[in-house]
Amino acid sequence: MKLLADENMPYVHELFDDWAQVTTCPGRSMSPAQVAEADVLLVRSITRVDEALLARAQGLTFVGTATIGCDHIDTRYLAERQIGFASAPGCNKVAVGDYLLAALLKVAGHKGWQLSEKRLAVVGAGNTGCEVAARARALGMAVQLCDPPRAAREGGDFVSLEQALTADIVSFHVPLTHGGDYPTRHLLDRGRIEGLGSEQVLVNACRGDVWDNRALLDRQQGPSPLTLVMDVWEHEPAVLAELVPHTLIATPHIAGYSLEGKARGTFALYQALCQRRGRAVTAGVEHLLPAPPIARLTLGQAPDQDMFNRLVRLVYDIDADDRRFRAALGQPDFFDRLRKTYPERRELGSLTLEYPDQAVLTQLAGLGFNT
Ligand SMILES: NC(=O)C1=CN([C@@H]2O[C@H](COP(=O)(O)OP(=O)(O)OC[C@H]3O[C@@H](n4cnc5c(N)ncnc54)[C@H](O)[C@@H]3O)[C@@H](O)[C@H]2O)C=CC1
Ligand SMILES: O=C(O)C(=O)[C@H](O)COP(=O)(O)O
Repeated sequence: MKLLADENMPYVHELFDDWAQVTTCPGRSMSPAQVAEADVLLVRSITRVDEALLARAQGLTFVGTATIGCDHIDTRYLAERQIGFASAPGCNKVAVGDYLLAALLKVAGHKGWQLSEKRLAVVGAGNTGCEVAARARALGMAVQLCDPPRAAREGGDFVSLEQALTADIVSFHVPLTHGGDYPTRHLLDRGRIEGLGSEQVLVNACRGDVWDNRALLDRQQGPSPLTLVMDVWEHEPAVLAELVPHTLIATPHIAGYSLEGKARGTFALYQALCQRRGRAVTAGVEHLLPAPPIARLTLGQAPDQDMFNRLVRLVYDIDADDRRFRAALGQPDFFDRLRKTYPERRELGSLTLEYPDQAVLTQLAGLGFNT
């Protein structure tokens, strides 16, 4: 079995070398010629998988993406060709939760807010959105969920997008879709951007095209700019550079980039391919993860918001990601280079916290730490 994989897919050799001939290459420039001989193709979000890429790959039987989002895959074309397909739902939702928690604490410091007095609206209440909602509730925030598809299916306690857009902080966690009943491209369009209040905070850690970046720049250049946290950008990797100075946090699509999250992504594809080939799942990835740099800490006092911030930064320093982004902005290939050379990042759950009070431990567990 000839397996071609994106070079930024950890543990692909460990999981596949004993039953496949594994080759890796850069995902952005993957070509029809490279794919032509493959039986199995494993990609990340930067490879557009469609007829143009696969037409010559006549032996191809399976495509996997080690990501949650699937907007880069022409699934209809795969189905027509009867090529098997798998993605990795939820693989990096914990990392997105860590990113949002770090971002919320940064916003709080910047604005002098006590988050327990603020309201967060989550637009898109799936795997990542619900993870984010859980972290915010653990901070004592009031949380509202906006998810029209779920509301239509389940009823229940969902708010409309217009209601969500009145929250102190609005965080977007929808898939990128262009059609259907609930399209998300430019869900935050010029009209909605103009309707927001200047005290509001917007977070995008899903897909760049969900916000109209040009309209956002116009708003930021006007008299009442918003506070922006942007991990994803319209037209990646070609970021609208003028927008960056108008953001509080700017990062290169790395919200989901924990080592654990990437490992889960590769493992999900291994499981899917095993199932398809009738092969037993014999390998794992947990034991391949290195020991975390700080594994255990005992707290000397019950933590407040400031202490949460310090604890989160011990594991994940969002400011460092932001600094690297601003320093590299404008250099050739800066966006892909930052992603390719992204430092090893562990999840908050890699740190065990000790404290002699169960209520405090429950809150810390809600924030994502191990207790
Ligand atoms: N920045 C990053 O590194 C990462 C980005 N992502 C992106 O985040 C997206 C969401 O991920 P998950 O939460 O795991 O997906 P999911 O499929 O579990 O949840 C998405 C939710 O959005 C809802 N939704 C769809 N259209 C909507 C609309 N018009 N308005 C409001 N809600 C709508 C769906 O009903 C669903 O509940 C992915 O599709 C991917 O594009 C995911 C992981 C990492
Ligand atoms: O899972 C997703 O969806 C994501 O957005 C990934 O975190 C993106 O990572 P790459 O596939 O672009 O490396």
